Amino acid sequence: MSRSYGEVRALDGLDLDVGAGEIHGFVGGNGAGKTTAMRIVLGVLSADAGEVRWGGVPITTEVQRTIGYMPEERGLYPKMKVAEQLVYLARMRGLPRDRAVASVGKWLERLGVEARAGDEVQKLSLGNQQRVQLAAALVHDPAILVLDEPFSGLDPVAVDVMSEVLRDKAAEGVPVLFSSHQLDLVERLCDRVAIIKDGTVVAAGPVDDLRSGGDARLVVRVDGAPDDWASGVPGVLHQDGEALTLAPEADDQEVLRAALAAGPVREFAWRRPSLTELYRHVVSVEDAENAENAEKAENAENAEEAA
Ligand SMILES: Nc1ncnc2c1ncn2[C@@H]1O[C@H](COP(=O)(O)OP(=O)(O)OP(=O)(O)O)[C@@H](O)[C@H]1O
Repeated sequence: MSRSYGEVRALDGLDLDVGAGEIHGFVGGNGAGKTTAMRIVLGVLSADAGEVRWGGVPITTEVQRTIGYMPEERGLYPKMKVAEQLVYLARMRGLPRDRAVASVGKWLERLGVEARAGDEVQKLSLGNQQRVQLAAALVHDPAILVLDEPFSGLDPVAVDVMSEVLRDKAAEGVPVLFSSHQLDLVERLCDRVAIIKDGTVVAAGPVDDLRSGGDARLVVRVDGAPDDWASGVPGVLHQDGEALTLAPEADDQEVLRAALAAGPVREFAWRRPSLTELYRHVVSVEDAENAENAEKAENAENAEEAA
């Protein structure tokens, strides 16, 4: 799908699939287009081109209204009491009063904020407000979850609670799409991830597949060896502390022999790049390609002018 705000092209042919029961991470720099894409899924913003499909057919407004959504700007009424507000939201999405009250009680307890049920939202800490915001996305038992940076500002315990809730919802078959800048968390939690840049997906797939597609590095820890012990070892292209980048044809056993000659080897292991390393790589390669294309275009223009 595509979407511009005036001159700004926020989404540029973005294509994304989230399967039933899948936790899908949505990753990209500030301004990459994540919130715009989520708002289009929700139906609060329209796309200039493209469409959102649910179960293979264009999504209806009725389905969009039932999506469990956690907006980035958060959307609770500060002066309304926590439980009252959640019951109100659940009823707006069609739950009868008794079921709404029971569901609100269940989620407040699960999210560890039941003691704040009678407090005004504005009196809660930001992290607790966020737990309530998640409860607001869940109280009506939605068939789809779309969460815009649900983990930002949460303490480690709240991160664990939130992660567990998302896993449970996915296990029930709910597709879960969430954006985050916490890539270690995305790596741990997600089945699949899409990295977007300038409104386009630049890498997507199961986290393990993406990681195994990146260049593996050899981690070698040698006690007491000089920092540059690996320089000059055949096949070693680059040394970054304990991490070595090897040429494809390099023999790692030769590296091991060189390491043993430098001192006692305490660790020797191949390591796949983390999602964070992969992200940096994907984004910087994109930048380099864009710069190269811009340079080519400028050279072509100059050549044309000179002719
Ligand atoms: N209402 C708006 N009016 C004009 N431009 C907008 C509007 N909303 C977003 N944009 C622009 O669209 C682009 C995508 O923004 P968006 O908020 O979707 O990014 P994001 O990936 O969610 O970023 P962040 O990680 O910072 O939340 C940016 O260039 C942004 O400045």
